[in-house]
Amino acid sequence: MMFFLVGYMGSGKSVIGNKLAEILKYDFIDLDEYIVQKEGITIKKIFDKKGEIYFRKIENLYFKELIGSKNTVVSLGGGTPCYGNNMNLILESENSLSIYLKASIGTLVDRLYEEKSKRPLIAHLESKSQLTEFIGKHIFERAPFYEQSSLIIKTDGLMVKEVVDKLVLKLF
Ligand SMILES: Nc1ncnc2c1ncn2[C@@H]1O[C@H](COP(=O)(O)OP(=O)(O)O)[C@@H](O)[C@H]1O
Ligand SMILES: O=C(O)C1=C[C@@H](OP(=O)(O)O)[C@@H](O)[C@H](O)C1
Ligand SMILES: [Mg+2]
Repeated sequence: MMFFLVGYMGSGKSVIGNKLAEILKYDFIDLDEYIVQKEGITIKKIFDKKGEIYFRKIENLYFKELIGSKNTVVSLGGGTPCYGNNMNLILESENSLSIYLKASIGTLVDRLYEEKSKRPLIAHLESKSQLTEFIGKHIFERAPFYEQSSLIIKTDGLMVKEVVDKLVLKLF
């Protein structure tokens, strides 16, 4: 079985995916970390040196390498389901479940403000109000992809452990 964690930057895909894998005794792969390992360069540097289109191309290639793995939790990047045919590949892949970690714009801004420098798409935004405006527009474009997921978990007001518990309860 494979679980794909989907959602906007800051929704908790990386941290929740890791914990879910631990509980299930599954392998854990964070697609961004996988890309960094394979390319030997940070995500920020890939964007800076090669641009977003190049990133989307390799993101799609590495994502396809992971499909079909056994007993694995994969935390995707926030943009992964929104480019190419990635979301369809998840939905069509056998023995797989997509999980959308949903959070309000306010929650995402609070979680991302301190760590936006790691994320090239938002690193340049200076104030919380700029971040709020950007995320509002961006989520409007992306939500139709995220919403196709098999399971939707609302994470507002929940601590990491509470999100994991809620997810495990929904799964079993
Ligand atoms: N439910 C939560 N409550 C509080 N902080 C959270 C929660 N989920 C994630 N975080 C924090 O938000 C930040 C972004 O989480 P991360 O897992 O990297 O998100 P993503 O991979 O979706 O971008 C991290 O600092 C993480 O610890
Ligand atoms: O939303 C996006 O397009 C991106 C999200 C990031 O992953 P996280 O969602 O784990 O931050 C990373 O893949 C890259 O910076 C682009
Ligand atoms: Mg992540």
